[in-house]
Amino acid sequence: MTTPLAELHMHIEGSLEPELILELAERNGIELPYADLDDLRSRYEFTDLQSFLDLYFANMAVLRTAQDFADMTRAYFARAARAGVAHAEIFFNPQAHTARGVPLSEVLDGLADAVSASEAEFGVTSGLIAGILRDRPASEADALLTDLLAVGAPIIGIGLDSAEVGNPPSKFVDVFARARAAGLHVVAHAGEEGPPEYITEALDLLGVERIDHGIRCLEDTDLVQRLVRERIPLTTCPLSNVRLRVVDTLADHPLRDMLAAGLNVSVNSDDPAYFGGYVDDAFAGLVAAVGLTAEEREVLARNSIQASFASDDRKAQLLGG
Ligand SMILES: Nc1ncnc2[nH]cnc12
Ligand SMILES: [Zn+2]
Repeated sequence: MTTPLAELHMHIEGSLEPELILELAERNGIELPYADLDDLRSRYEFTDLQSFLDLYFANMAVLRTAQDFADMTRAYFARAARAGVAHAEIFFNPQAHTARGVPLSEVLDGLADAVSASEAEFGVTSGLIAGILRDRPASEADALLTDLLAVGAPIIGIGLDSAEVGNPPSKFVDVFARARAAGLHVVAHAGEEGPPEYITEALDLLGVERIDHGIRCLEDTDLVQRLVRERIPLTTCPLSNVRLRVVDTLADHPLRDMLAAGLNVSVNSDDPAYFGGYVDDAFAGLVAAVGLTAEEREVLARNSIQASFASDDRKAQLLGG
């Protein structure tokens, strides 16, 4: 019996497939700077995180109404369910939408509509995590959290993402403290392109419960020992690491070494529409490239469920206990 997966690290705007981008552009009467689908697809070559973020934010222009957000999210759930995902914790970037004039209520209503029905429609339990854009001022993050709390946003936590280098976790101490005090879960991207010190800062200054990516922890043996000792979950994204050139190829990805070192890793898709696939594609790639075994897949699946913010009952159900 294979254990189902929890997907803990995916950005819903990164699940916007090229076909849906064009469909939503048509529906909303938006002119895109692409001649056709092939032209759009030809842009999916990235040299680093920023080159991806430029396209990721540009394509969000097609998201205008609650219906757009709901359609995008339902498409993800349908595909994730086929990938073996039974629980999903989904990042979204409120600032990327409000900055374009899309009301926060449209974003939240659309996402909440899909999330509230995900178990009944797709058998996938789910929750939303508001991702703070770390390259924007801390004051903007503070204002966002105030707004989210004021409207009783249907979120389970906050995260920290976007351009990492030069935007350390220390910039966001206050907003994370307020989120924790409000009973929200807290996670942060750290050690993707940024140095191992950012992982330590995220743990010590922000009090995060999981580290998103965290792959650069391998450059610091003391940090690896700490992460193992404290069983800190690292939500790794192998296909993303290859496409954003954090590692050269999937065969070079240190996932198996991380597992062997006793790190609490899981496999996630990050931005599946941009990085060549969903979580089942990532596992298939790892089997082909590094010979990931069925036993290792099982450990990764169990890690993902244990590291999730699902209820204890749901975790027990998914773990087959
Ligand atoms: N891989 C990634 N790193 C940082 N921010 C992101 N936003 C979407 N994908 C991201
Ligand atoms: Zn991410």
